[in-house]
Amino acid sequence: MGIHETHSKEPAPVTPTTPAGRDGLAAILARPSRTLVGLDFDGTLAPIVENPDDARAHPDTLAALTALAPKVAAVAVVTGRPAEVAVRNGGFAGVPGLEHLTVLGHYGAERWDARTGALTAPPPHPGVAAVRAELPGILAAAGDRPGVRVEEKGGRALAVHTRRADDPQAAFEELRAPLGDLAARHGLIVEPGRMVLELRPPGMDKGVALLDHVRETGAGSVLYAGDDLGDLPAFAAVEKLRADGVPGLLVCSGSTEVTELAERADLVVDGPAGVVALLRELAARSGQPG
Ligand SMILES: O=P(O)(O)OC[C@H]1O[C@H](O[C@H]2O[C@H](CO)[C@@H](O)[C@H](O)[C@H]2O)[C@H](O)[C@@H](O)[C@@H]1O
Repeated sequence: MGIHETHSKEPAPVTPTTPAGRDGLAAILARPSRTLVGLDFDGTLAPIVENPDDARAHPDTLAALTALAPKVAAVAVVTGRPAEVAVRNGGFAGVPGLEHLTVLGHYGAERWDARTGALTAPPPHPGVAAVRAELPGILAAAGDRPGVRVEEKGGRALAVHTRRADDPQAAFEELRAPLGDLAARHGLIVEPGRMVLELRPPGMDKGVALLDHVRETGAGSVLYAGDDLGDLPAFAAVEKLRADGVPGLLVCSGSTEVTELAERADLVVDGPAGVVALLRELAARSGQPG
C-alpha cells in the first residue's frame, strides 16, 4: 500500500497491512532511539537506471536520512555494491547528521563507517580473477547478445547486466545456467537480481549482515527496506527477530520487476520516492504519541 493524499494535501500516516508490521511500526515510533533502520541502495534509495554507473540516491534521500538518523539507534545501508561506490553514489560522506551511518557493502562483506571514513574488507576471493578470465568465452558461447554488460565490482565480484539487451529477461534466463556453472567451478555463487546475475563469494548475505548489526547496536526494533531478491535474506532476518520477540517492519520498495518482496512486506511503497517519503514521515512522527 502507498502513502495516500488527503484533500488537505497532508499525507495520511502510513499503516502497515499486517499485524506484525503494525506492531513493528508502533515499537519503532514508541522508542525510535532503540531502532535500527536498514536500507538497500539500488532500487530502494536510488532509482533504477540503465547504466549502473549512473545510479544516484534519490535527491531527497540525504534530507530524509539527516532528519531521521539522529532520532534512531543506527542507520545502515546494506547493499550488493562495493561500499565505497554506495558512499560515493549516495553522497553519504561528510554529511552533518549522518556521522553514525554505516554502509555494509558486498552484501555485508565490506564495511564503511561515516564516523571514521574507514573501509574494512576481506581479501579478494581468488575465484573472481578466474571467473573474469573465463567470462568473455562464456558470454561468446552464449551468443554474445548485444547490450549485455559486465560490471567490475572492485575486484571482489563481477555482475553481468542484461537490462540493455534487446530482450533483457530472455538474456537473463539464457545466461543463468552457464554463469551458475562458471561460478560454481571457481567457488563463487550467482546472486540473481533485477536484470543482473552477480558472481560473488559465498558466506555472506544481507540477513547475516543485518543480524550482526542488530547485535552490535543492541537495537530493540528494526526496519528494513529493500526491492530485490538479494534483500530476501534481510527480510528473513527480520522475520526471525520478530519470532524472537524483537519487533520489526518490512518495507518493499515496489516495482513491477520483482514481486517476491511485496508478498512478504508489511508495507509496499512506490519505489525510492516512496521510501524517502516514509523516512521523512518516520522522522516527523518519532517520539510523538501514537
Ligand atoms: O543491493 P543493491 O544496493 O540493491 O545492489 C544490487 C545490484 O544493484 C545494481 O544493479 C541494479 O541497479 C542498476 C542501476 O540502477 C540497474 O542498471 C541494474 O539493472 C540493477 O540490477 C548494481 O549494478 C549491482 O552491482 C548490484 O549488485
